[in-house]
Amino acid sequence: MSTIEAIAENYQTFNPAAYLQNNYIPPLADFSDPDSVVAWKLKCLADACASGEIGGQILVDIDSGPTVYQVLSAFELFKEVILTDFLAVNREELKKWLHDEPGAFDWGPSINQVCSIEGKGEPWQAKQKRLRERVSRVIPVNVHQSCPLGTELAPVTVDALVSSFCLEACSPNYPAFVKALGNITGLLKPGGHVLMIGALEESYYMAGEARLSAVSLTEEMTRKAYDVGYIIRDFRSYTLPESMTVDTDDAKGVSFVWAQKKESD
Ligand SMILES: Nc1ncnc2c1ncn2[C@@H]1O[C@@H](CSCCNC[C@@H]2Cc3ccc([N+](=O)[O-])cc3CN2)[C@@H](O)[C@H]1O
Repeated sequence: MSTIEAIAENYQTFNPAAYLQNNYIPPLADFSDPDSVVAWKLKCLADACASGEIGGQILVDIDSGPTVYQVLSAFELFKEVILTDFLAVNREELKKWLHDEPGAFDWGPSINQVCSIEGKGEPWQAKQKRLRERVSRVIPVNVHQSCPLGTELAPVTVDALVSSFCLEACSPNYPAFVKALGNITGLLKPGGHVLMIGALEESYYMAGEARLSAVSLTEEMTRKAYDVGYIIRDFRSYTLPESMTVDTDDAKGVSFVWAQKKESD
């Protein structure tokens, strides 16, 4: 079995509920703490989206996992939002939230935080309703395929991609990480934008019984992956303070990249 196949096999025990509890409730998502890492991620995304340079017809979130926080600013700028994940359990978790079904994760605190950052004074429930209406599809994705979405969108290319904690969490090594970035880049129009959040120096993380390996990336390795085909518009990094370290992963920090696909090489 190839390493990519072995990773896919290991993901069969991924537990979305455990993953959400590990990463999207306090302390990591404690918005009363100005050092909260989730607040930092939301601010990075909101700042890029406030530039006025990102927008268009279709936004694809590459490997949403069971989370929607990553599109809370970007979705406003597109007519259609497509969420994706490799695992059916995560796609089902997303649909549960989209349909406001019992047991769905409460993204209210994160949505409220984004409303505060964006400063438009609207109730978070209004933004939540708009996001639920803007998502057109929740579909499978495999970043190790040359066409990560299969024929779902082909030959249409999209205006922007968001991706959060995906590529490093499912690539066996750095070359595979770079190749996966190349695969998703094929979905993007020239001049299109990528907003990507990644773990820094993480070698594993837990999601219930599942212990998943990650390719450990430094800031330099993360930047270098965009050398071919992109202009980096913004790069930020966050070092996890003691108060934010958890026993469900060994990440040392988080990176944020806003990159724009070159019009032509
Ligand atoms: N072949 C594949 N193609 C696409 N996606 C695939 C594939 N295989 C698995 N997947 C997909 O990959 C998975 C990604 S889940 C995200 C894992 N991220 C690790 C975790 C997250 C986290 C969160 C918050 C903070 N923080 O400090 O605030 C730190 C960290 C660091 N650790 C899962 O969605 C699976 O479905």
